[in-house]
Amino acid sequence: MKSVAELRGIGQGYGARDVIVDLDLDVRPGVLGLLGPNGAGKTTLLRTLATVVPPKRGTIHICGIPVGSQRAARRARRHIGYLPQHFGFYPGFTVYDFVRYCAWLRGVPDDAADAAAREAIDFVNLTERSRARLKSLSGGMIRRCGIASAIVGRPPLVLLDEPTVGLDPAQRLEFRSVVRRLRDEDTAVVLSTHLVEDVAAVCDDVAVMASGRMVWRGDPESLAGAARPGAEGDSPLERGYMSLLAGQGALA
Ligand SMILES: Nc1ncnc2c1ncn2[C@@H]1O[C@H](COP(=O)(O)OP(=O)(O)OP(=O)(O)O)[C@@H](O)[C@H]1O
Repeated sequence: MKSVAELRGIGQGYGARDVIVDLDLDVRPGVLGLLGPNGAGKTTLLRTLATVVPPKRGTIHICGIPVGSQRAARRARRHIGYLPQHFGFYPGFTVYDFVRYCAWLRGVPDDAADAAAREAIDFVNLTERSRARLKSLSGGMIRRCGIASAIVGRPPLVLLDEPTVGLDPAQRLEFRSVVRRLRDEDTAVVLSTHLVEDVAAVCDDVAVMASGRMVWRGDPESLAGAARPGAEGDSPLERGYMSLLAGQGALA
């Protein structure tokens, strides 16, 4: 299957400090879970994939577009929906205003933006609250609104940075159903998370980062199969993940 995003030899960092080293990644339709301990570089990788910051080294292709200039990055962004971990919003905006505004930012044509915003709001089951101001919504609803803003205009690549943080169990289930529906529509979703249960519930594929490197890639069953005898963890997947990190010396 063709890659929606292709990263080769990516180096990224802040000032003189390198936090991603020689990283290759192919993202295809389906849900890719990005796991890794704190500081592994997951957010930095998603920001790089989202073309928010150009890499220090290496090449990025998004839907076949080589992202080598600001102009190319602007073109590529039309194909990318990105929900940062802490996303900014205007509390006085309504759900509709916010999602419509994000459609405009993504370059959805004016004559299609209204329908696109309504469709995205509907997709996350916020239709009845579309006239509500963001400041009046619960944390779970704000997050759903964030997802609507990421999928408006239906970009083929959707990047979600720790989207389940702070959600209660019911909200988490709702979130998973949204991600499954995106998968059913052949969207490529990259989901950064600390929660191995999120991976077990919705991911087809897992990538594990440690210290800025991609140290493992495979399906959830193979990750569970990587568990070593006596490994810590409450599920086979968690034991596989912990074994992998221990093997990398990535556990504190
Ligand atoms: N704006 C920044 N300036 C300087 N260093 C940064 C900046 N953002 C991140 N870092 C550093 O880069 C490294 C990777 O951080 P990043 O946030 O990408 O990791 P992460 O895997 O997403 O971590 P977490 O799971 O805690 O969110 C960390 O050591 C972090 O301190």
